[in-house]
Amino acid sequence: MAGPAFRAAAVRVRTPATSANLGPGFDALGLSLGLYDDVVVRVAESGLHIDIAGEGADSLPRDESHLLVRSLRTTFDLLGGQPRGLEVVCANRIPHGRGLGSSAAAICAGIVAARAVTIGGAERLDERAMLELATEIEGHPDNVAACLLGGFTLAWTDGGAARAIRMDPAGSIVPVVFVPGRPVATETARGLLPRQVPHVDAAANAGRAALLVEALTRRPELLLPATEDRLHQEYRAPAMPESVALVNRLRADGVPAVVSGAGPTVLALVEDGAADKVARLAGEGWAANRLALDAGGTSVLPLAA
Ligand SMILES: Nc1ncnc2c1ncn2[C@@H]1O[C@H](COP(=O)(O)OP(=O)(O)O)[C@@H](O)[C@H]1O
Ligand SMILES: N[C@@H](CCOP(=O)(O)O)C(=O)O
Repeated sequence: MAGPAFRAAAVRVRTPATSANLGPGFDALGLSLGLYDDVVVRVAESGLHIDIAGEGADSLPRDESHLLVRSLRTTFDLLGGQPRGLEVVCANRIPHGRGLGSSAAAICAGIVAARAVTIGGAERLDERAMLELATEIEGHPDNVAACLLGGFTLAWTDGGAARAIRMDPAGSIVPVVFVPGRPVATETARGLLPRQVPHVDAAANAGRAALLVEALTRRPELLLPATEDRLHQEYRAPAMPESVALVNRLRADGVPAVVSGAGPTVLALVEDGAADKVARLAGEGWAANRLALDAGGTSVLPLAA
């Protein structure tokens, strides 16, 4: 049987950073942020050419082991076959190993780009299938759900298959991130988690995660209690003591702060107007970056945009 046909034109994909967990929603909740990687993918006559600017330009591989290329390859296989050659041009802005979903962004960009350059790709791989595939590659569904769908997402796994719903966060919420210079690999941070947790802690997180859905969408005044976590942040403190100390310090001052994803970035969810105050409270040594909320998730854009 003949393989799929491919578009001759290049495809440009924009993919957002994401913050997973948001305190109590371990491996479930995700928020899409207005900080983006861009990739242009073009089917070529032969070979694989990768060009990288920005984050990872000095360290990422330029071969088949590149995460975005692995994601492209897996998706092409699923769509019926590989193109003869590929050109991939990456403009990376999401920092790596900081808990802002750079790996999810690379994976989602690869899936969406492969689907877009394959003629008939969109009919053969729907949104649900993309989420399942992205989760399979990433290992957990929270970042990839927010990265694909944008907004505020709640992901779960049903009989082994990832599912997610998307909600709109309240427009008054401003994400402020404090990004440490040193990375911590998600794999390392996951390795610090215990296999079992006290029932009382699991019960506390269930209540707070439910409250967080209401707080983040409609009642931001509840964000402080709604972002309390007992299941992962303190266990990860040995790998990121300064970040967990900052979270605890900001929370003691009434700021809803959490470890972003697997860390070490700290995320504060403040109401418009309080962003400057949070930057001051964090104090010396911490640079505050105010981000926008992202609504659109991973998107195919016109080439010139
Ligand atoms: N744009 C990218 N292109 C290729 N690989 C990437 C890209 N972004 C992230 N990665 C890979 O993912 C790793 C970071 O993943 P991870 O430890 O899960 O941290 P993060 O919290 O940033 O997702 C990087 O070290 C790199 O191997
Ligand atoms: N739920 C995951 C989230 C990892 O997010 P990342 O941005 O650090 O990759 C976890 O907490 O391990």
